[in-house]
Amino acid sequence: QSVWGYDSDNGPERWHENYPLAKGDKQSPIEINSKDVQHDSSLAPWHASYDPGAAKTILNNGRTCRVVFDDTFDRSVLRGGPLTGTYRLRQLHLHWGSSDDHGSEHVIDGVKYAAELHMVHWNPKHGNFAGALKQPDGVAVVGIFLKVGKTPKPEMKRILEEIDNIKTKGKEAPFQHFDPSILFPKSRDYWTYHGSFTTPPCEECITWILLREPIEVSSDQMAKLRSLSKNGENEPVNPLVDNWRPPQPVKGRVVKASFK
Ligand SMILES: CCN[C@H]1CN(CCOCC)S(=O)(=O)c2sc(S(N)(=O)=O)cc21
Ligand SMILES: [Zn+2]
Repeated sequence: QSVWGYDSDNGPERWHENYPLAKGDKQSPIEINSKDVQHDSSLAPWHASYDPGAAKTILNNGRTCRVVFDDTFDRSVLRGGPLTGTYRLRQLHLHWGSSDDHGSEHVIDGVKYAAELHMVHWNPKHGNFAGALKQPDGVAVVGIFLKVGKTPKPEMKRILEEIDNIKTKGKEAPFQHFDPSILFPKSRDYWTYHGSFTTPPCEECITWILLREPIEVSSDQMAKLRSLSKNGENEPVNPLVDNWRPPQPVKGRVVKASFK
C-alpha cells in the first residue's frame, strides 16, 4: 500500500497528514463557475511547438498512465497565453472515473467529464524540474477534458493502443514519434488560474491552462483506460480507476477566461 493514493485509507481527505501543502490556499483542482470567471482581453493566445521525436516511453505508475518526453533542452515547448517565457513539455497523463459520468478533476459549471488529460511543462529558468516545483511560476499544465461521444477523436487511439502493454504497475513501453498537440481541440479558448499539483506533494507551482472545448472519446476507449491496474503483475487485481482529486477551496482566487 503506497503512502498516498485514492482509496479510503490513503485518499485525498488524508493526504495532508503526510503532505501539509495539501491544505494550502491555492490547491487544485477547483470547480469553475462561469458566472465568477473574469474575461481578460489582455490574455494572449498560447502556442505549443512539440517535436514528435521527444516522445520516449509510456508507463503505468500505479496511479496513472503517463507518457514521458525528453525535456533536456527546449525541444517541445509551450509559450504565450498567461505564461512568461518558454516551458518544456515533460510528461502527459490522465485522470478518469469508474464510469463515464465522472472522472475529471476540474468541474465546469457542475459538469464532471469522463476524464481529464494533463500536459505538464516546466520553466527551465529555474534550472531543473525539482527547482521549478519550488517556484510559483515553475510549472504550467494544459488540461483537456475528455467527453464520451459518438465521434471519438482518432488521435487518442495511439495512447490507448499501448494500454495492453502496460496493464500493471511498473510496466513501461517505448512510445516514440508522437506529437501530443494532435490531441488539442479545435478551439484555443481557455481558462487560467494559479494552483497546485492535484496529487501529493501538492506544491502550489502551477499555472493552469484549461481548454474550454472537450475532445471526444468513445465509451469503449474509456473502458480501455479502466482496464489498467493499480497492482503489480502477479498481485491481486486492483483496477486503476477514480484517480481524481475532488475540487478544492478557491479561497478568493480569480479564474480568467481568454474568451467572452
Ligand atoms: C503521481 C505523482 N504525480 C505528480 C508527480 N510530479 C510532480 C512532482 O514530482 C516530484 C517528484 S508531476 O510533475 O509528474 C505531476 S503533474 C501532476 S498534475 N495532476 O497536477 O498535473 C501531478 C504530478
Ligand atoms: Zn494530472
